[in-house]
Amino acid sequence: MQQSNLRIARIAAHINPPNLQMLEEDLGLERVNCRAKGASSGFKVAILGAAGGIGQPLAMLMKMNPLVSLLHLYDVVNAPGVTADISHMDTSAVVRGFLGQQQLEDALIGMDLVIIPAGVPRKPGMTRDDLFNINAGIVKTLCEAIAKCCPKAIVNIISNPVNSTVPIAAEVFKKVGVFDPKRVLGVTMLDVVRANTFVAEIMGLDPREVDVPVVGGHAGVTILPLLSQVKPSCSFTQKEIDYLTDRIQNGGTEVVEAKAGAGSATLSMAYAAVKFADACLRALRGDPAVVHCAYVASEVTELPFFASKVRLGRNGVEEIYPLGPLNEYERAGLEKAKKELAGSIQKGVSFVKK
Ligand SMILES: NC(=O)c1ccc[n+]([C@@H]2O[C@H](COP(=O)([O-])OP(=O)(O)OC[C@H]3O[C@@H](n4cnc5c(N)ncnc54)[C@H](O)[C@@H]3O)[C@@H](O)[C@H]2O)c1
Ligand SMILES: O=C(O)C[C@H](O)C(=O)O
Repeated sequence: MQQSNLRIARIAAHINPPNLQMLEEDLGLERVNCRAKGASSGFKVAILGAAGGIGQPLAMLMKMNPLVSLLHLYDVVNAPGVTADISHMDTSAVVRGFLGQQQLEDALIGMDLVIIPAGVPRKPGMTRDDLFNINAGIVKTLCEAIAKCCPKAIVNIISNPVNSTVPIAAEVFKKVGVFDPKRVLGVTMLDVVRANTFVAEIMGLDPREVDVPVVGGHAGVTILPLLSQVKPSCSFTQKEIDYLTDRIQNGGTEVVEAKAGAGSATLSMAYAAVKFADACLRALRGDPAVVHCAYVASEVTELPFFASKVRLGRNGVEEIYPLGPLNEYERAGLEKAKKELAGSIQKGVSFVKK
């Protein structure tokens, strides 16, 4: 095979597996074949929306994760370029790219974990709910394919509005009889990451040592930091509580405004998504005591979905922890959060049931 054809074949190989097989046949390379099968032990992870602002750094960080043996990068644009780029990193995960709806099912078959950052981000002046009209349909389509191709995969949903997209995913899975509430998780890790950072800043602590439970959901008042339960134990003035609560609830808007029309949080989100995905993979491996906040089907309140601390295990969410003792300020915050969340959940459910 001529050098230029070989180069083209290599690029094509990153786009879909049949071409990779052609490359193997043309070259007769055992080695290519081995890698293509994801020979190293580990988990198979797909990122849907992998060419986006979150998708690209997320893909890069997942390629660096030693628990990942096979990384599938799917998008409706630019997947081959991102895949070719990331595949040159000398880490063990094999990377394959998938472009467009016709390759979605190939991207999903056999996956252990599917991470979804597909969809449009906010611009200044918008709420996350303003994204519903576009992102609801995207998440629905992607989840229909997950239900068909890898119904046992753990699904991490990042696309906004998370308060509604998680109920959408659940309804899609219910419709075809494959809903497992343990396996569908809305990613609220960025709220926790922000809360840890902001608390550490004002208390003069190392953020890596701070743990703030953030419960409820992922939009405005539904983001409820439980500052009375911060570890290590901290005592805040009322002024500090007001400042921290407001900043944590509006952290996303802070970034949207600073980016001035160029999107929302991408780098801190990729960091948070990888922190959460890594926790899911460690739990799948059997590590004990993997506990994080996530927005899941829940009985912690009267609402069908709620974010709180959950213990992750081999099947996804193994245990959902109660909220613990709340002070009066937090109880008032909880009531506000529940009121808004109820509407967002209903909106998601109705979208699929209509
Ligand atoms: N959960 C959170 O904490 C959190 C944090 C930040 C952003 N977000 C949300 O994540 C989403 C993505 O943000 P971004 O900044 O990466 O946006 P982006 O526009 O940079 O990237 C989105 C990507 O999704 C792709 N896409 C669109 N339709 C698709 C489809 N049908 N299938 C597959 N891919 C598709 C686009 O081509 C694009 O590459 C937004 O909805 C945003 O609000 C959530
Ligand atoms: O704020 C946004 O729109 C994106 C994301 O939900 C965030 O919290 O940064």
